[in-house]
Amino acid sequence: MKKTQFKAESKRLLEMMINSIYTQKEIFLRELLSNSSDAIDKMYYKALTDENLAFDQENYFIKVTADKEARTLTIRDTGIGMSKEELIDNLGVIAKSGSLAFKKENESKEGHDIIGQFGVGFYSAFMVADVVTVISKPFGSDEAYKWESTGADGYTVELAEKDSVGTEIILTIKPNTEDEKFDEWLETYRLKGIIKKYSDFIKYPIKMDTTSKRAKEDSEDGEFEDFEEEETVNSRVPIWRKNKKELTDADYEQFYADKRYGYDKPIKHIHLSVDGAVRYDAILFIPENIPFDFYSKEFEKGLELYANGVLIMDKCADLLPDYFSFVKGMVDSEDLSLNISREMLQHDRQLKLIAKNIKSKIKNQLLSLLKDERDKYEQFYKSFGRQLKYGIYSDYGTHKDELQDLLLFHSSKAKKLITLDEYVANMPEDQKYIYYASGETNERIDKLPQTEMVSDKGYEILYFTDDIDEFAIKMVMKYKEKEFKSVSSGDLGIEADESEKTTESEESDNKELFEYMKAQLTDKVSNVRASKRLRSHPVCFSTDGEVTIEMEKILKSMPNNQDVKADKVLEINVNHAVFHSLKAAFEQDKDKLNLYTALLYSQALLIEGLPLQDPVEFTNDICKIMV
Ligand SMILES: Nc1ncnc2c1ncn2[C@@H]1O[C@H](COP(=O)(O)OP(=O)(O)OP(=O)(O)O)[C@@H](O)[C@H]1O
Repeated sequence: MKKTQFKAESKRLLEMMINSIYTQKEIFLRELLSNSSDAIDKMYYKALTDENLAFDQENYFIKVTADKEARTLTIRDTGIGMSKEELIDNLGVIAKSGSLAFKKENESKEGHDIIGQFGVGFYSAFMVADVVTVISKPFGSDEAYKWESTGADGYTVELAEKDSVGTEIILTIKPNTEDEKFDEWLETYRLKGIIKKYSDFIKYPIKMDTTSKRAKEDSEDGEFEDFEEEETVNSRVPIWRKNKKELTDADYEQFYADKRYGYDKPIKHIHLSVDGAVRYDAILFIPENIPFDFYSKEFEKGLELYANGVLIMDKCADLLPDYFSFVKGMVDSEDLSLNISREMLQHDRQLKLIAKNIKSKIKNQLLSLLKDERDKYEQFYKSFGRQLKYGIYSDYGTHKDELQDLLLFHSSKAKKLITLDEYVANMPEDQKYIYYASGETNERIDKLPQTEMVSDKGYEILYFTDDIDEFAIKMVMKYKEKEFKSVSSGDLGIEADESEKTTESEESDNKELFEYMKAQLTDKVSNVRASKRLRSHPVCFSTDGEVTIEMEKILKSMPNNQDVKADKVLEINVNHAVFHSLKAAFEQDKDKLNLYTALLYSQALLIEGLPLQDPVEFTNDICKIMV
């Protein structure tokens, strides 16, 4: 059966291209400059096979000129140029890329990768221009041609005058409208900004005439005059393509500042040049300080993404996991599958590979910082430790193996931050669990009665002072086969010694007393029992079940909290004088026992930093025992 070819309504297609592909108008300049760079690269390739042609860098450049009066913006290059046929073929056929064809015909040479591939970038000029005029003289010809178009209406081609080989693209900028000021595309500072942003690392000089002020010669009263100067706007050689050995810390810091990644000084940089399944260069920074908007909704994580030195995305979020969202920097790769507007990537294998690779590099860098430069790591941890803990907590603990060795907690024995590995290495043989205590500050935890027994045993306690700590550790569950245990948990998992055996017998002997007290505190505690953990304090809370008191506090403070409660147990120190008073009151004076029970309950609340249900009643109760 005869196949019929699809036809395209080229006028409509062009309109769609111009108005729907790009979200930002400013990229038109990036597209035209990339075309010019490709055209010069083609000369470079030509010179490789043409003995009579020497590729002298000096002769190759791109010049951008804005003429406010004429309302034109001109991009001129000294590249390979286009013949009449090429003008018709490349600019008259949508989605025809001469550059892609060239790339296929020529073996790629390192550092001279052709950028164009879709055959659409040129038309982005119509986003800002009414008329686009192209005057081009191809290499090896004496004739120049002019191609001109007002967009959807088609184009004309005619013979033209041009001295040198290359192409000149003249955009007649649209007049301002009520909604939009097109004047900005004629402002030198704006154009320079766009060049710096997207095309800073085009390897050929992008020149512009800029006006500066200078002191007038022969002027006696310090007068100034304007003068025009030709300036190369782009940096050309990206730092990531330079030899690492020749770069100093100061060079990286300068790059960090130039790129405005942050106003601080980075703690560490990672410079990668990877040549494996996917090729890429990257420079990553671990900042020193938390960016002011880090914990706000406005904060966007991500790395700058370049394809062949041309900026594609300001913040490519897919390159960083959330728990490393503090990392700043850039990635440049030739192997990316770009979408037609170059504003997005096809979510492809290459990007995933790069992201995976970057993730492990960051982790390794942090581990070596922890090992070799502890002070710096602690400084980093102060700023971003929370982020790592959130990383462990999120996604149901999926990333715990990746992150647990990066954690630090203050410890009761070392009195400084230690890792889980250091904790386990220092555990006495008979210790079964990794103990932790939660509280607002280290000082408060130091004084918690619940820590007494664990400390007496000579066991170290990790101090959890961040909201997220306990939640994150619940996800870790075990570290090197050792489970975590809160010093407030009902069962501390410590073998009973002699004093505990007396505690147990006191508990059974005084069953009725504890039952009576429990009845007094219905709805407030789930049990009252003799404490095995207290040494000098008379009373404290412990908890049965998974939810601790600190967790209850945090959950309560959250919006739409679900009123999750810790299963509180009031523990009484049976070796404390107060216990004898309780026993006596139980025998002789129930009112007194009620008063003591209420007071001990309030004391336990205060120790935990929990609010008293009725502070006035509490002070009244104290007065009662004073008089
Ligand atoms: N300044 C120039 N000098 C020489 N040839 C050019 C120039 N600008 C454009 N061309 C030719 O016109 C073709 C079409 O350009 P266009 O920008 O539309 O697409 P592209 O650069 O090939 O691909 P992409 O859409 O990916 O940028 C190019 O492939 C190239 O052959």
